Amino acid sequence: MTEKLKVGVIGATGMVGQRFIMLLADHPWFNVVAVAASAHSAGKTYAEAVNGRWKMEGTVPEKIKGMVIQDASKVAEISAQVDFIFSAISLDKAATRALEEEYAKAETPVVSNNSAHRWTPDVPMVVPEINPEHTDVIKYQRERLGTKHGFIAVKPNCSIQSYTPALSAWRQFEPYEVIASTYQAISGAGKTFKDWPEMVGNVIPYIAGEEEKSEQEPLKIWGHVDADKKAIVPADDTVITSQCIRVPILYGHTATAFVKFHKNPTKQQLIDALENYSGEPQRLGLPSAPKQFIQYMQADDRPQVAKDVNFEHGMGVSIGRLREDKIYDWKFVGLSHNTARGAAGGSVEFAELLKAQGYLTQK
Ligand SMILES: NC(=O)C1=CN([C@@H]2O[C@H](COP(=O)(O)OP(=O)(O)OC[C@H]3O[C@@H](n4cnc5c(N)ncnc54)[C@H](OP(=O)(O)O)[C@@H]3O)[C@@H](O)[C@H]2O)C=CC1
Ligand SMILES: N[C@@H](CC(=O)OP(=O)(O)O)C(=O)O
Repeated sequence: MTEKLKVGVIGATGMVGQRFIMLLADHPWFNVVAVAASAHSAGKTYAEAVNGRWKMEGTVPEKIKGMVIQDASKVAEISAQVDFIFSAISLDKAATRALEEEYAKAETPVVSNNSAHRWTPDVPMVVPEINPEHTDVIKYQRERLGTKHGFIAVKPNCSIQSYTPALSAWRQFEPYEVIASTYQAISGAGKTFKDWPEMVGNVIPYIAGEEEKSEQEPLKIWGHVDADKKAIVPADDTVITSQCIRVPILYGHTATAFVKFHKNPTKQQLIDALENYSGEPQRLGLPSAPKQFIQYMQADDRPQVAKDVNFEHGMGVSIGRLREDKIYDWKFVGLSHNTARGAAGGSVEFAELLKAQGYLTQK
């Protein structure tokens, strides 16, 4: 058996960082050898640093408890210990972009959960089932950064994962106009009900920056690598408008969507396209890949957050209530797990794809 890749998690103490720690505790390909956070946490053991703010079901994995948190800004020191890093830091965008680029330039590949580099044209933003070929752009990014191994790769925003997989399965029917409204869990803001009591019995009709991401990120995912521009060129054949709402749910982003198609699919064609949609992760048998990426639920009252959010360990997407609309062609409801598929789980599956494609190797 080949040796596991040595991985560091920066931002390891936050909500997404904790999810990384849980997902990587027994990972067959990756071994956590470094955990890092702000200077404030540096020097504490992981158990001390998350004491009183551990948000996962289950306890801190034994092998991580005693690891000493490092200062994420010590790029050379951390780079010397790892083959690549997962980034779950929460800094302002310019600082995040700079820090992630510093790691890449130190020849440490970065698989990031952060939005800072999503619109850097030569950074692939990937849902492994949908656009695995976008990693082709990494060669251009390495050229720009002057690196041999180092690069940055990102996963998209969590809320788009409740409707973008369905629209991707239906690209053959040429969707061109979409309304997508999202109903987003509080863990998306890194919170629980304990630290955000105002959300109990409440709905907040604003999530900063979210609507722009919901409307634009799917277009980059449906784009293509342009060899002349050395960049990913977003698709321009679909327009999406959205409203994003915070709702009193802990895990699970729901979306309602309305779609117009150039072609005229039947309901059965749409359902078949969802159920048969499968990609590179399934073909390659990646460890985190769901067997079934998208399930279609026939019952009128599904998908429900309480019953369906953990479909395929939170890596599958549930779609239901597909019906004809009198203004648009079709409408449906989608559900995905915002910290599994939508955050750390999506990043881990993407790293598995990058390893299978030969982009992540031992240093
Ligand atoms: N929560 C979610 O579902 C999703 C989150 N994201 C994104 O993932 C990232 C992390 O989110 P989340 O886990 O919720 O955030 P948290 O606020 O829970 O955690 C932030 C992490 O960043 C670290 N950090 C803060 N300041 C610095 C610094 N100056 N230098 C180094 N590390 C620092 C914190 O360390 P310390 O403990 O020392 O302060 C902590 O580990 C964000 O970019 C977020 O937008 C993306 C998709 C979904
Ligand atoms: N904004 C999302 C979570 C998030 O952090 O998204 P992004 O990865 O685009 O920063 C939410 O609050 O539910």
